[in-house]
Amino acid sequence: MSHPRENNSHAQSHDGNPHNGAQIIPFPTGHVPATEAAEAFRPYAGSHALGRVSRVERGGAEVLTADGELLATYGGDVLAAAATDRSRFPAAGDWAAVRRWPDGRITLDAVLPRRTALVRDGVDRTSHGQVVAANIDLVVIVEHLDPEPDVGRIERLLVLAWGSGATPLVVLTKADLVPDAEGMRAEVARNVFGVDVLAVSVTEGDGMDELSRRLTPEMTMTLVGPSGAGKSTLVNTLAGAEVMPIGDVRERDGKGRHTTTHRELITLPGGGVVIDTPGVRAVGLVADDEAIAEVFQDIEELAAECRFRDCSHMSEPGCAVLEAIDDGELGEDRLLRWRKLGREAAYQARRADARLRQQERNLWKQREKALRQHYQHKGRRR
Ligand SMILES: Nc1nc2c(ncn2[C@@H]2O[C@H](COP(=O)(O)OP(=O)(O)OP(=O)(O)O)[C@@H](O)[C@H]2O)c(=O)[nH]1
Ligand SMILES: [Zn+2]
Repeated sequence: MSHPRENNSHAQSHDGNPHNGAQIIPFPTGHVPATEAAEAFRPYAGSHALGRVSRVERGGAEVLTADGELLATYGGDVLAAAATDRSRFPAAGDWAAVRRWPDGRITLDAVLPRRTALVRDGVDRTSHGQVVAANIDLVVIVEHLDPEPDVGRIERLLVLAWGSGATPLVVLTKADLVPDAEGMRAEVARNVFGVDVLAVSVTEGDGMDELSRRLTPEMTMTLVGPSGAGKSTLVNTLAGAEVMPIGDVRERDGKGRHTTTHRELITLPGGGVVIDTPGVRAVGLVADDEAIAEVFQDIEELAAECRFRDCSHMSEPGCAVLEAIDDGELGEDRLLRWRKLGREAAYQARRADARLRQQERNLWKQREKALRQHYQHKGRRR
């Protein structure tokens, strides 16, 4: 394959090639590549189309382009990069360079730089997490008010969201099922810093305007939260159509009503894009110290006041965290949840480290073996 850089010149971008730089603008509303991705695409502009990955499969991906949706297989460079680093594998929401070959084949040859990435928990042999959604601006954390919201779960999803680089928003659903939705919202908001918390009822429409106001036409969002929280219901309401099968209905799948695979990249009528994939739904926590600090700002601030810099906030004298608990300023349960997340982060980091070291050892063994074979071979020749 000729390298895209070779057949790209300024002269060529005016020769009527359908995929030249000027043609990348008329893209479905809501899909806007970040400057960095647009820049990175430039060398490919003469030979490739700019596209956005709408669904990934084992051997290829569906890619939304200005010419419609294309089914592309992965090019050699993409496969090679993914073999050593799973995070380089295309994900829903990725911007990519796709090429249509004269024989009709379509290849996805480059994943363009990501602005944000939602990473699935658990590291693989290459010690990299799997990206389940890319280039998202907003992570909507969906939690129900009935049954009672689980603050610990919201905190975990906040860590996940901050870790992705996107902005989180907490949406508490089923406000119509509880007597004091506002009181419950305020209680949740007390544990959430720097993030808006909304209470909505999708069935009654309460709070939906407030939610809509926070969504802009350029925004790509994704929804995370427990099963039954109302994620599909929210997406359908925002889309103004049943693009996602809803709880009860889905159970009738056997009858063939909703068996067809749903869309994973949904363009909202007013602009804006929702990414909703099985991968996102299954996403677990990737504990990340920085993201944890973001979510537990109250504890971080107190910890800065402790007498000892390396205070573990367990029993040390002059511990501002323990003092705040005694004063009733900080809930003990919140401190316990913070500790647990910190332990998970440390565990994940150690595990990733161990994998990395093993990988290095294997590499050295391979090199030594190759070297030995080389000299044995030379010895025989002499
Ligand atoms: N009363 C009430 N019911 C709601 C509301 N939002 C969703 N529901 C109901 O809650 C149930 C679950 O909603 P879904 O949208 O399927 O939940 P989900 O989060 O997509 O669930 P999974 O697909 O399992 O992850 C459905 O029966 C909805 O009709 C709401 O605001 N009020
Ligand atoms: Zn302390």
